[in-house]
Amino acid sequence: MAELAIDRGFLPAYARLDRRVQRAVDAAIGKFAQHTHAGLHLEKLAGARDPHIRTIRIDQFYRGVVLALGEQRYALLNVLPHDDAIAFAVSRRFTVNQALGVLEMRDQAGIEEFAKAPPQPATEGLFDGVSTADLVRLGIDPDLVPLLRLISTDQQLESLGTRLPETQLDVLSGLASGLSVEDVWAEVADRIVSGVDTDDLLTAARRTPERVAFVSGPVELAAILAHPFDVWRTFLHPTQRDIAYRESYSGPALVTGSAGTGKTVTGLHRAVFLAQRLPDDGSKVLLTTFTRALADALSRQLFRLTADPAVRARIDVISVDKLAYQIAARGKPVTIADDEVMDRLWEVAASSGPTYINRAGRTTRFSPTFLRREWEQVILAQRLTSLQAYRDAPRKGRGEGLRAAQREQVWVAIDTVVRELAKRRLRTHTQLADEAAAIARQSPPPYRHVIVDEGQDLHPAQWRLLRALVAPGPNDMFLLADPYQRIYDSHVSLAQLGIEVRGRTRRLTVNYRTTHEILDLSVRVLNGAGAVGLDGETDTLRGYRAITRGDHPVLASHNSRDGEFEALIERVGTWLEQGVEPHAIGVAARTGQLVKTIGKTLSDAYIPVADDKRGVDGVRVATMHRLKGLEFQCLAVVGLDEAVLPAPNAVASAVEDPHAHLQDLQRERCLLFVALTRARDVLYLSHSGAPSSLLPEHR
Ligand SMILES: Nc1ncnc2c1ncn2[C@@H]1O[C@H](COP(=O)(O)OP(=O)(O)OP(=O)(O)O)[C@@H](O)[C@H]1O
Repeated sequence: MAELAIDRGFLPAYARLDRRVQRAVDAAIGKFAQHTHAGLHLEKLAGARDPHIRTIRIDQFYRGVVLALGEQRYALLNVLPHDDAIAFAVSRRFTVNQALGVLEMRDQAGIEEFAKAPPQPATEGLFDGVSTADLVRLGIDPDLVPLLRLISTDQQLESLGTRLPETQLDVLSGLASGLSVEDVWAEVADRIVSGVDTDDLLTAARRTPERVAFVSGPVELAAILAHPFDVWRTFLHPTQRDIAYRESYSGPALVTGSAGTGKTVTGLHRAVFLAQRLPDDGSKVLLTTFTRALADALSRQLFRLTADPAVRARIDVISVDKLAYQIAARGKPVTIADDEVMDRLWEVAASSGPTYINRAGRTTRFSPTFLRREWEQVILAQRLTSLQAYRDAPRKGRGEGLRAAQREQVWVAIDTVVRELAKRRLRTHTQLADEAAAIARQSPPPYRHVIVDEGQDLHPAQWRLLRALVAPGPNDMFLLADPYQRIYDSHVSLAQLGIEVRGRTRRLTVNYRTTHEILDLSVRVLNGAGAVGLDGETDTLRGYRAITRGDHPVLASHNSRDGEFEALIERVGTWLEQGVEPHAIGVAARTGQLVKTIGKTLSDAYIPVADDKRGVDGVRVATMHRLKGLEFQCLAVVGLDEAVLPAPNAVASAVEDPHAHLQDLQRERCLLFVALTRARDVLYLSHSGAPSSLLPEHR
């Protein structure tokens, strides 16, 4: 097959076509493959901004747009109805970035139009702090600089940005979002090329895997076209590619990046890359994540990324809890204590437990939540098995100190719960992970590589288990985590668990999921607070940015829950009428009780609601916790009332423990952040009565 290239923009265009036109496109591509493109009437266009652009006939109505790269190589750019194809073809111009040597597409006609009615000069330009020399050093085309000097708002950049080459827009949005020239330089420095030949499109195309994919055979081509919506399979951001396809990391590597930056995508590519290199001797990659639902989602994505059964067979995709269960149970059934049972046990322990005098001078008891967290975050986290060990143990991150006598009382209260669990032959997932880790340490490590997604919420016992499953060495562990999405209570220092990532941490900053407007609101929920990462360093959201624009999120205020739910039914109904698939719609609320009521309310209104247990497809209604890791085209987050969020029972009293209080509030903020960043295109928020204090001032 003649070598053919596919431009990133071709896939969504192909995806939009009906099957009949797709078949005609396949046939046209087939002719290319047989070296018969002469017969396809590659047409040059009068008035084209780029002499290398051609169009080809697909059928009576459609034309393909093609770029002649040189040396008889062609890249498929777009396929559109005839007039649109011509308009597209004459307006675009391909250039080679003078700093990075990559192939870039600009909407030249659009830029000319923008230049005809440029923004009025303002007192402060968006790029005043960046010299022309620096802009050019970062790969901005010199002819664009005068226009950029007129830009003073994000909106103006957005308006011009859609017409600019993507790489350059990436640099400019990084600068506009607060990154310094040096920060942006650090992001692009590895890719700077010397001696760029700006006339050589073919070499430039080969340097641009994020936008041009060369396919050498019909199988590869068919595999790409089979999933045209999944652009991430073929086209990675250069940073994602660099991270996922690095030959070797000398030890555990940590990839951070906030919501939607492609951590999962990067982890999937890494899993396939590593699995492809494993010998056929039973060596395996473990790809694990927080919950079963997320592991199922990973499996589905992995399935789309590689069709090779041998590669798939070398990757085990399994949730951490299930993994722990399999190892610890060793084939015998183990009963896990569910939340209801545990809540009851902690309540009993707290109500009959020790009293103490709090800061306000009142006699009080340790709350069920306090005891549970003390058990999980101090005792299980450090594997403390005696009162003596607990008495001497540090209680990092646990707020108020405990005197020795109090520790003894707390230990006794917790011990009643542990004994009761043992008596009833019940165990928690964390206990199971601890047992599994102990077992795993005694056996030869079963995996060659371990990849962990959603790592921010794993408990130290789970990390100990994962550490024991792979021998320390190059490429042993590849970890993906976002400290801003930590919604459970684990505070982990990887180094203390024998997982040393220093010198091997990378950060992703471009959000591919969410629009600029949704991201802006979501980030404001975090209120500027920093978050400490798994490596013990304070993470930053600097440079975190979205690449698409959309409508502003809607915040609807209601006086009553009934009114709020009526509006929700109408909103979801409208999305369905607009053709959004039910499974692409999510509805989230803070509490299980609200979720139950919403599910029933929507069902009563004849809206299909997903039910995994019964295998029913539909709109997903779930708690904010359950939405972790998922995404929806349209998302409603409702019940955002003052009395519901932050959840009163999830936040320690400020009087009793100010440190825990602040920590709990931050966790609730992160929870709302996780929920809001699940939205791809449309976000709808509502509350009844007074709004939640966590909602930022609505702009
Ligand atoms: N290079 C890419 N090209 C196109 N789409 C991408 C790319 N990388 C990621 N995406 C898309 O962006 C969305 C977010 O990606 P992903 O789920 O991997 O991010 P994440 O960092 O794991 O998110 P979160 O932490 O919020 O769960 C997905 O829809 C994914 O397909």
